Amino acid sequence: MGDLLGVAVLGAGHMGADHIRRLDRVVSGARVAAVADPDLIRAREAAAGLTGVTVHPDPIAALDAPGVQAVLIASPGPAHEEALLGAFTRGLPVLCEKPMVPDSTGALRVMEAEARLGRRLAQIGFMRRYDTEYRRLKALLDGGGLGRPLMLHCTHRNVSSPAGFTSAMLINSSVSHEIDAARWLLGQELTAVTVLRPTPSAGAPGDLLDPQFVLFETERGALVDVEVFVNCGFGYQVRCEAVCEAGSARIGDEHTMVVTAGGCARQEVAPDYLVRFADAYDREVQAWVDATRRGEVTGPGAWDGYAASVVAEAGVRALETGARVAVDLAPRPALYAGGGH
Ligand SMILES: NC(=O)C1=CN([C@@H]2O[C@H](COP(=O)(O)OP(=O)(O)OC[C@H]3O[C@@H](n4cnc5c(N)ncnc54)[C@H](O)[C@@H]3O)[C@@H](O)[C@H]2O)C=CC1
Ligand SMILES: O=C1[C@@H](O)[C@H](O)[C@@H](O)[C@H](O)[C@H]1O
Repeated sequence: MGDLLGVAVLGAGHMGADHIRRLDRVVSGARVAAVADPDLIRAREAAAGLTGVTVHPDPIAALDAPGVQAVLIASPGPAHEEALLGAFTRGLPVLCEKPMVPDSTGALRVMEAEARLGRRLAQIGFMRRYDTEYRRLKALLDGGGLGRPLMLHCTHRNVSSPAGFTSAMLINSSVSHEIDAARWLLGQELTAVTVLRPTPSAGAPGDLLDPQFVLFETERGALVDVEVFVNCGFGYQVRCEAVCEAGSARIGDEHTMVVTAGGCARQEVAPDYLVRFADAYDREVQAWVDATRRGEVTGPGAWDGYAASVVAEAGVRALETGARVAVDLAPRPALYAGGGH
């Protein structure tokens, strides 16, 4: 046990429980040392069967628990800032689920706190960067064979949204993945956003504005459109097509099995992100554990988390006002210089 990276997992809901299972059974080099959730029953259930783990209702107490050397934050977005700052104060490396911090002012505080430390401790859970299809698309675009990317057409559909999901969350929770993926794939910052919406689907609960059509502009003149539809009812679908000067490439149609029977072919569609991105989460957490053990951060960091929050906040304002909203990023601190997007 002594050689394994001891991880405190904060939040034992859908993602936290899945990451606990992953740390325990899938990735190598780490173990769960502490679990925190104000819902102690949930925390105990998630930690059941693990040895050498302590369970806490208070997330900050978990950071000080015996054997904790790193933190995985899987609590709701509004709880992330306190947990990130608590980890930084203790010098603990962190993998924080997206969004890093939902509001841009809090995200700036977190990025500036890390910049003041002078060393990177945080990785943000933008797992699409670890998905095989996204990585192939990134390599193709970086290779330049298709020429300059002109547009990305993205689709992000969920079967249904969880209770409490708001119209703003279509952008700052769901589309936050496309925001990061677009910045990473294109190697450019997003500079403006416009949001249009059709008459909401009859399947949208309450007054949820679902679906939405989000259009981003980038610093070198590319366009990124995202159809986000979180109560589509028929499957989890994430697609991205890059249209370049000399060709196009699309991902998101694979990851499936085609069953032919009775004179017709049926293609399976993943039910949710835990299935569609299972491999990506595994690779993400393994890469984080490996880098943490080497004393490095190699994945998307606090600058990426901050940029995503600023762009998402502009998107929420665009949704609320119907206007095109410019993205206003603070200067990039030297700690993140040359770190790409
Ligand atoms: N990367 C991805 O694809 C996904 C990421 N997420 C992100 O993961 C995080 C958690 O989402 P879910 O697991 O879906 O939510 P959830 O609602 O299933 O679980 C959240 C858990 O955190 C607990 N909690 C509340 N306040 C807390 C605090 N201060 N400290 C510790 N625990 C606290 C709750 O009691 C609950 O058990 C969010 O940031 C969400 O955006 C969620 C789904 C997919
Ligand atoms: O991060 C995620 C959720 O929080 C979000 O609500 C879903 O729309 C995304 O598909 C999922 O990946």
